[in-house]
Amino acid sequence: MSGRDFDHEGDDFDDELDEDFDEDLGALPPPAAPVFATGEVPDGYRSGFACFVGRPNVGKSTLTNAVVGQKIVITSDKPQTTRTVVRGIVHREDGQLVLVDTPGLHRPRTLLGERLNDLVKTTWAEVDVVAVCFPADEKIGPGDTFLVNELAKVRRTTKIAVVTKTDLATPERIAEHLLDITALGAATGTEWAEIVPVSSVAGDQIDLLGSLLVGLMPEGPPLYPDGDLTDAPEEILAAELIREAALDGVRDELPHSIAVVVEEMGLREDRPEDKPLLDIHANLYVERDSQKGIVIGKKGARLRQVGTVARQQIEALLGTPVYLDLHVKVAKDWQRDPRQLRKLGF
Ligand SMILES: Nc1nc2c(ncn2[C@@H]2O[C@H](COP(=O)(O)OP(=O)(O)OP(=O)(O)O)[C@@H](O)[C@H]2O)c(=O)[nH]1
Repeated sequence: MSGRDFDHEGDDFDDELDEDFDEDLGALPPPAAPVFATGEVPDGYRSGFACFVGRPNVGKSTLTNAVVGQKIVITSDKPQTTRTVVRGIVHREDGQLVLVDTPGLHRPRTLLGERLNDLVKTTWAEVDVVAVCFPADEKIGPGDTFLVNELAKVRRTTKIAVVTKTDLATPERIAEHLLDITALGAATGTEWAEIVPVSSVAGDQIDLLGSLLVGLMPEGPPLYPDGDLTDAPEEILAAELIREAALDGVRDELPHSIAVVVEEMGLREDRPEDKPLLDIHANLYVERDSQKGIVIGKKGARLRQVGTVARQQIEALLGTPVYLDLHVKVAKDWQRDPRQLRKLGF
């Protein structure tokens, strides 16, 4: 099978994977060496961290991609798909903006849910700006109020409101939405430093948002070398792209049950320099045998499709031909088991 196969064996998740994953997902990365030598940083240069938050599906990942200008965070039309903190880095003449992508805050039902919420709050307290996204095609609801109330408790962080998906709403509706957001701010004791309407799909006001965010950062030298778009390890990016491909078109209850771990990734030896090949061995974990069948599909057709799509996406991102070896495994009830959560990177 060209570059992709699947496990027929139905082997359960076992104790093979004993290495500890980093549990401290909420911590921000240590600053890398500045790109400017001392004294060369332009006057007034600003740098810092921001994150987009909001209910599931409001367009946070798409907005991160748009502001960074390259696809680095997964997007999906299914809610609650963003799990890993992946950072996009915006380089501008006047400053550098590091975008931290967090999972959505939600009422926790499982241990995974609680961990995700803790991760979200840790991130809010550590960044310079939190940008709350409110999609223009939906009214403010209880979920928004819950989130903004929680955010209001994180006092020191600057808050801005972003109206997303303005291409889906009339100017009248957007105006009404802006008033509702102002009222929500007043009701929760939140002072919006800015309220910015944008459309990631139409590219409207994306540049303005980038420059407003940079303007809200503290003065300081760049935190990352010029040209870096993200500091997420390539393994995490590859795993996210595989997860995104696997989620495309599956039943609504599946998204919560899929995790992807890249076990091994490296350039194949003995290849001519002008014809590199990147080998990626990844496991896709589901919670039950029945889900395994769904992911694999009839005679493996669905998994092959997932492999093809994911491989093309990874090749586009990393610029290297990829051999993707993808296996599906069952990790029984992994969302409720602390040990398995750790193994899967949560
Ligand atoms: N029309 C339109 N659709 C958008 C825009 N931004 C995002 N979308 C769509 O909205 C859906 C959700 O976008 P995401 O970026 O995955 O949303 P998210 O908030 O990161 O979602 P979670 O990861 O579930 O929290 C996708 O189908 C996007 O294509 C926009 O500006 N206009």
